[in-house]
Amino acid sequence: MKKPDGKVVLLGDMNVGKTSLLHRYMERRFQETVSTVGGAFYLKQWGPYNISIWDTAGREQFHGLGSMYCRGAAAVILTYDVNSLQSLTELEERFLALTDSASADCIFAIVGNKVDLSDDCTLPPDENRPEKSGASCGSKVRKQVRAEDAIALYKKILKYKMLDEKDVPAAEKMCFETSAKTGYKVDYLFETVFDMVVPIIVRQKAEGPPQTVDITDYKPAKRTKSGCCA
Ligand SMILES: Nc1nc2c(ncn2[C@@H]2O[C@H](COP(=O)(O)OP(=O)(O)OP(=O)(O)O)[C@@H](O)[C@H]2O)c(=O)[nH]1
Ligand SMILES: [Mg+2]
Repeated sequence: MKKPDGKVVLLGDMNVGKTSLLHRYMERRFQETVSTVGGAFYLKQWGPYNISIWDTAGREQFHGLGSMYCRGAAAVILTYDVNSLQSLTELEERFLALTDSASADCIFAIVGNKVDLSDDCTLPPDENRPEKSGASCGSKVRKQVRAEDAIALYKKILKYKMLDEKDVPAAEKMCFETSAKTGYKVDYLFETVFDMVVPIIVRQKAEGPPQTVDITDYKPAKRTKSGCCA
C-alpha cells in the first residue's frame, strides 16, 4: 500500500453523513450506509501526494478513538446536519477537544450536510428558530442551522486554538454546505481542503517523520476472512 503523506479527518455526530460524503467523493455515488464502527480511510492522490482521508464513527461509544485518528492531521472536517442544531452544538462540545492532537497548523473546515432536504428553506436571519425540528417549509423540512451559526463556530475554534483571524483562511471560505445525496458542493469541499493541506504536507515532510505512532502505519497481525478494515 502507498504510504500517506498527510491526513484529513472527518469528525461529527452520528448520522450527519460523514461516510456518505466520502463515498460520494471517492466512489461518485450515494449509497445506503451502515453506522461506522471505529474508523476507515481512503487514499486520494493529490498532485504528487497521497492524502489519507479518515472516516470516523460519530457514535458516543467510539468517542475515545477520535483523538487517535486526529493525531498529526493536516485538516479536520467538522461535519453537522443542517437540519439538526444539536449536531452543530456537538461539534463544539464533544468533537473540538479531539483535535488537540492534530498538527499545530491544522486547517479546519465546517460542513453542513443534507442541504437537499431543506436548501430552499433557509431560515431568514431575523426569524425565530422553529420550536421543533422538522417544522414544515413547503414539501421540505425547514433548515435549523444558518450559515451564520457555522461561521460563529469557526470563530470559536480560532479562539480555542488561540489563532488570529488574520493568519488563517476566512470563516466564509471554510464553512461549506453540502449534499452527499445530490453531490452538491462535495467535490468543492474536498478539493478546497486538499489544496490547503499541500503546504502543511510539504512542511511535515521537510521536518521528517512524526515522533508519535500514526494509526495509518498500523498493520493488523491477522486479516479476517472478509478483509474487514473497520
Ligand atoms: N437526504 C440526505 N441524506 C443523507 C445525506 N448524507 C447522508 N444521508 C443519510 O443519512 C444517514 C446517515 O449517513 P452516514 O453517512 O452513515 O452518517 P455518518 O455521519 O457516517 O454516521 P456514523 O457513521 O454513525 O457516524 C444515511 O441514511 C444516509 O443515507 C444527504 O446529503 N442527504
Ligand atoms: Mg459513518
